[in-house]
Amino acid sequence: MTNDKFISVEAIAKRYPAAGGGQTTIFKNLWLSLPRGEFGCVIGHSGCGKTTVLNILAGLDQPTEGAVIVDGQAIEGTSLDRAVIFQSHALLPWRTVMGNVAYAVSSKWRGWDKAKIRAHAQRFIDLVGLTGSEHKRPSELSGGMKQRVGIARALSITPKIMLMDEPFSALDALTRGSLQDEVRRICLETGQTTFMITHDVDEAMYLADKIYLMTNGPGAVIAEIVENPLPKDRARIDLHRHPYYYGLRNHIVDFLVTRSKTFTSTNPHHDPLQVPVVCPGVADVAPVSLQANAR
Ligand SMILES: Nc1ncnc2c1ncn2[C@@H]1O[C@H](COP(=O)(O)OP(=O)(O)OP(=O)(O)O)[C@@H](O)[C@H]1O
Repeated sequence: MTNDKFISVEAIAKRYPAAGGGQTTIFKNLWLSLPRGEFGCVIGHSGCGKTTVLNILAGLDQPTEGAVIVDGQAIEGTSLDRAVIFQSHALLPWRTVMGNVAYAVSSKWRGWDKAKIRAHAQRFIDLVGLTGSEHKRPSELSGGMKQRVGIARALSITPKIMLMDEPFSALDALTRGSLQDEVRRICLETGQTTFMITHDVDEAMYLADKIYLMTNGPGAVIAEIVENPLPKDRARIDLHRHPYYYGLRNHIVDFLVTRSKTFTSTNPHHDPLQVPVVCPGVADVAPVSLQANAR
């Protein structure tokens, strides 16, 4: 396994029986890879199969064809190596914040004593900014706090990969922004390999190193891989001031608004194994202004 293929999705397809007989192909011949420590994000319209891809990565669903390899091993079912954060936090309502996180920790390290489990859980509760709320039950928490518990729980098992299915979409804008900041900080600090799906262009631009553009279904494919040209130390609040911002954003929005529908018919020779890698925005900015902005 090469380091640039820590996650390797290889020729997966998902088909379901169609109402009138035959089969509906949701997506097909889908290849993508993500290096260790990077943040990948699939963006595409509703119904193209994003959640299905994520569920396959989680081992909650199986592809009709193809395979997914993580750290050199083919995925077969769920594993504590892969943590999933869903849109709804799915916490155990009768357990406290500490209880929810500690339960995940004890599932992974069955031989640990109570004190070790609590100390480990506490580290991750602190990491997501919930220090002082350890004793609270989910009914006493805001939506944002519940999602923080979900993130602490996912990270506490030190998964090889963290999978996020539109994790912030149910939150108000302010909470969503601060949680995006937390997730970005944590991923950079811990080197966590993360794979997320979203509809939100700004979220993808802020969080992801690579953005996989998925065409509309049925028969969806990955059309392009966008290498995020924004600097690693980007901040959410001044993202729009960066000289690459509008070129990058316009490229993704153009894809979603027009090209995602027509891509398959207008690119009959598209090779799913040689998906174009693009770095939008960079070429639009003159070197002089780039240097001026770099200061
Ligand atoms: N069990 C099933 N039987 C038949 N079709 C299904 C089944 N599960 C999902 N699908 C179809 O597969 C397609 C992809 O679903 P999926 O939830 O992966 O899409 P998505 O891109 O995540 O959508 P959204 O953004 O709305 O969540 C949809 O058209 C859905 O109707």
